[in-house]
Amino acid sequence: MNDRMVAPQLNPGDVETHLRPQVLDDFIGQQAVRENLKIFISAAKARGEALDHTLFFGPPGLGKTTLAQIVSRELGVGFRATSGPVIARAGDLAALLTNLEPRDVLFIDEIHRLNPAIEEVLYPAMEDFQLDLIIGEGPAARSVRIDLPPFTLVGATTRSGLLTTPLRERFGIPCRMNYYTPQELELIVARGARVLGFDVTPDGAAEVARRARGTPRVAGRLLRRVRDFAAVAGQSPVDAQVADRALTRLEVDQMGLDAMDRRYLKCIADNYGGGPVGVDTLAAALSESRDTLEEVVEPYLLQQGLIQRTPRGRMLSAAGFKHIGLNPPSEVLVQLDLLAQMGGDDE
Ligand SMILES: Nc1ncnc2c1ncn2[C@@H]1O[C@H](COP(=O)(O)OP(=O)(O)OP(=O)(O)O)[C@@H](O)[C@H]1O
Ligand SMILES: [Mg+2]
Repeated sequence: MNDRMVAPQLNPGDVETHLRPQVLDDFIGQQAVRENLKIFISAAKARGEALDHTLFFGPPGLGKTTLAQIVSRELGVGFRATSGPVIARAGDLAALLTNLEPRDVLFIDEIHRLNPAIEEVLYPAMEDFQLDLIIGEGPAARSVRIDLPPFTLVGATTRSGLLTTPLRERFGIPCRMNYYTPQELELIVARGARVLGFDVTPDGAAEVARRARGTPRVAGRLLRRVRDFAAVAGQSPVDAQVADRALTRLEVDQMGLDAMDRRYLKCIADNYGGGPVGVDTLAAALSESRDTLEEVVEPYLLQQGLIQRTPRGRMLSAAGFKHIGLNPPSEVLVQLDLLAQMGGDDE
């Protein structure tokens, strides 16, 4: 009994749940978001009102779902979760909304994938806590208005650019999630190792953190694999050398890029002379979906300055060429120079 309290046995499927911080104070990083939420949550609680609708946006694996759960826990209210593509009919949304208790959190993941007809139903629900439904068909159809309890809609999206303006404007608290710094990830890795019950030196944690693409989910995944390698090799604690060996075998390089990232960079260099090349062309050449490239692969490469977005497509930067062991051709350098003078990015 005591054993279980101190060192909970984890079954593999539970790992994500156990790694999730449960309260705002345990959530590492995203300082601006955290501080703002703290204020808005305590103000809403003091007034006894529902928190304003909140939107978390940013690349996958940065903690949007985790924060949504923390928000409801800090508010002390119920948490209902669904996702954009799952809500097929207005009736599905109505059922969710009418079952909420006052001040509950309704979490809609991938909110950019809501069907437009359902978005229409959501607008008055968010703004006036009212639901306008059409019941019946043809001449017998009539519209009914249902009052809803005040609630908080928490939306999450990796693609805030795909949200319609009316939907985006109905979120009183928009929160942009950024990539984590290596120092923040180091804390997350150290905490993860504690939760998973194994020893990692500060160097070891820093090595995993540095190669985790600024992303807690990646850090957690790398940490579990490093633990496997270390356990099989009988190495404890996990230090930088052990971590490095494991990560190298996983083909995660010094910058945290994996085989897919390098394939992407090489494709632009080898097949398109460094670009510019359109994302659809790249997706076809790499047999990957455009969404994966835009949501998962490119944001980190952009952030690291390995690629650039131009009005005519993606280009490899000088650092991008260097990362895959090539020298940038002089035409590419000229183009990059021009871009820099124009202010570069198209976004
Ligand atoms: N600040 C943090 N501190 C510790 N662990 C974190 C933090 N943020 C996220 N994690 C961990 O990273 C993993 C991914 O987090 P989460 O599922 O919340 O990401 P997400 O942004 O919702 O991703 P997606 O966009 O793919 O849905 C979880 O295991 C979570 O515990
Ligand atoms: Mg999520």
